[in-house]
Amino acid sequence: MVSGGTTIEFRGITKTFGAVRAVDDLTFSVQPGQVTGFLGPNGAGKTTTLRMLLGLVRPTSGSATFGGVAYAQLPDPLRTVGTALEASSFHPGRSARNHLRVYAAAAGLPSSRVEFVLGVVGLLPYADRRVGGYSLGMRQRLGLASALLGDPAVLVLDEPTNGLDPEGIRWMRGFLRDRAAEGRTVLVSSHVLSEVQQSVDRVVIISRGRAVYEGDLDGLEASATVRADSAERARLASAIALTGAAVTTTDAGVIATGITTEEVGRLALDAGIALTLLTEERAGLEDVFLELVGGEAA
Ligand SMILES: Nc1ncnc2c1ncn2[C@@H]1O[C@H](COP(=O)(O)OP(=O)(O)OP(=O)(O)O)[C@@H](O)[C@H]1O
Repeated sequence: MVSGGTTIEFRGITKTFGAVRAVDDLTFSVQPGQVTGFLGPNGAGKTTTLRMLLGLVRPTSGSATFGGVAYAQLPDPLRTVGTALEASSFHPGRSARNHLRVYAAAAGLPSSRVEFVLGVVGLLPYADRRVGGYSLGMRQRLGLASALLGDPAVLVLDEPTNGLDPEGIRWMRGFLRDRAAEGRTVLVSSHVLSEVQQSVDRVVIISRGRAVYEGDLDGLEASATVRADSAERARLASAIALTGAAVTTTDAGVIATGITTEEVGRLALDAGIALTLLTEERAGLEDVFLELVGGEAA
């Protein structure tokens, strides 16, 4: 169990590259003991945000901190934050064990940590093979092993499920959940909601550098569409609109978002409107996600 726990805070963080606002005034926090998904289509600004968090890119304005401390000011960064930003940057001619021993020695960590993290990611049987012969999934695991070397309270992983097969994604799900259960703060980016949806407790969704949703996946599903109809269609539409839900009136009835079927049923009852139709259009989570990011995802 990780003691204490460290919260990541982004406050108004912004990055412009010339005329491009890659990251635009993002404010959110990432809590210990949970897996937080950081989602958005390619080019939305995820990598730039994570690079600012890790002190690799200087923000134009705003801040990103670990327990209130910027990465560059952390007294012992490797023991605070484990990162896996790139899976392919390992020397193909060296083994996993050899890589990890070099990192451990450089960080002043005992070689027993190497054996421990190899075990955590399931690479012990392959630890002496050349990384050049590893599958993508094995290289991802090696990246995770190196992130865990310093036993950090925080893990920041950029697209860890990218390119993995279903078995690899399933393994990653268990890995992320286990690290959160140990009390770690786990922030994981992805451009594919379905690859992380069973791993995450919360999501922050960005599009064109701006946050478009922050919360749990149930809340995301609540933004699915309700279709309802009545002989008094116009009155039904205004009653729904009064709740603040978005309403469109069509020939086939009233379509509303931001409201549940239960709520529509109750308000119709309260207003004495007899419904002839009440149904939820079960847009999949991925559809809601695509709608939020403006259909930009691959
Ligand atoms: N060094 C840079 N110079 C100029 N523009 C940049 C630079 N880095 C990123 N950008 C631009 O900023 C925007 C956000 O890019 P970023 O890589 O952060 O997105 P992303 O969500 O991580 O996408 P991907 O998943 O493709 O990496 C893009 O429009 C990108 O072209």
